[in-house]
Amino acid sequence: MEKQQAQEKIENLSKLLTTYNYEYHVLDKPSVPDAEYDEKLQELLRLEEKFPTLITSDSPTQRVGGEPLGSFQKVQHNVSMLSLGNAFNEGDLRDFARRAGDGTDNPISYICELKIDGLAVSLTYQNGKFVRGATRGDGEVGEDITSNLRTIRSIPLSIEETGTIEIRGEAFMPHKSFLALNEARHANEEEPFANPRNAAAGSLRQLDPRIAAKRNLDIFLYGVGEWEDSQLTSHSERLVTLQELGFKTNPEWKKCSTIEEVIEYVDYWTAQRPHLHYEIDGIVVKVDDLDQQEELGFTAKSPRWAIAYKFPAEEAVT
Ligand SMILES: NC(=O)c1cnc(N)c2cc(Br)sc12
Repeated sequence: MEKQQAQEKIENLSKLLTTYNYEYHVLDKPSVPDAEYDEKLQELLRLEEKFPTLITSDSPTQRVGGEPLGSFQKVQHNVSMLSLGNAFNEGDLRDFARRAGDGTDNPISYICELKIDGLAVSLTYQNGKFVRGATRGDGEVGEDITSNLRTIRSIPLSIEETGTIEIRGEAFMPHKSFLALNEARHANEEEPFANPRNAAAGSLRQLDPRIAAKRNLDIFLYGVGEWEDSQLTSHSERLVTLQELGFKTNPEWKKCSTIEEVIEYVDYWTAQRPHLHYEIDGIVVKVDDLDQQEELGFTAKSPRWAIAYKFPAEEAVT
């Protein structure tokens, strides 16, 4: 096969497999059986082996890197990865809404989202390519875990967006992956992980990406750090745009016009929490309008325009 023909075939296979991967891992709606995905992936691997100069960084074959790292590089976050103030009851939520209302003349809409119990991470894309992934760290400096994050199939290796976009989300281990991992650790007489958050954090802190690749991690994206020339004016628009770009966003978010509606959402998900296939440890409530967020600003530690309602600690099962 000529190199030109191989290039075309590789591009077509790469595009097809990227679509299949998106349908399976982001939409949870595969359009082809696993066997067809595997067959096309083997075909791409054979072509890339014959024409290695045609391999691109966003090829579906490039998810699991080569050698383990010696250590993780430090990463400076250009926009701090914030931590949220906590609310523990309805009164705290009402106090939050009152303070926010005192800080702006316009009516406030809130966005409620499930607070995923995982590891906060930052993803950077330059001219559409996934170039760096980092942990939150202390909010200012995190660790470069790009090679481990590349193994999370729901993270796109390329997107249709020019310039630099840095977005935030929570990497997590679904219940099914957590149970399977602890069963395997038990069989190997290894210490089980105490909970999915520790398992996710432990997996992403592995220096060998081949280990992270086996942990069946997932991610929900929910925020923006840097986004050159973004014209978006609300958090809800950002969530919709992240989804349109091919990112996995949590579908349970809701726009609320009053704190009563926020409290209803909290009550609903307090009851529904056991039916989710991933851990949540609360509800995040944000002011939707970005100008109002800027007007409200920050306290020394956290934004005045967001709060994390924390579920009461679960009774230890005796
Ligand atoms: N949707 C969200 O904003 C969200 C979800 N899950 C989380 N663990 C966190 C943490 C911060 Br800080 S924000 C946030």
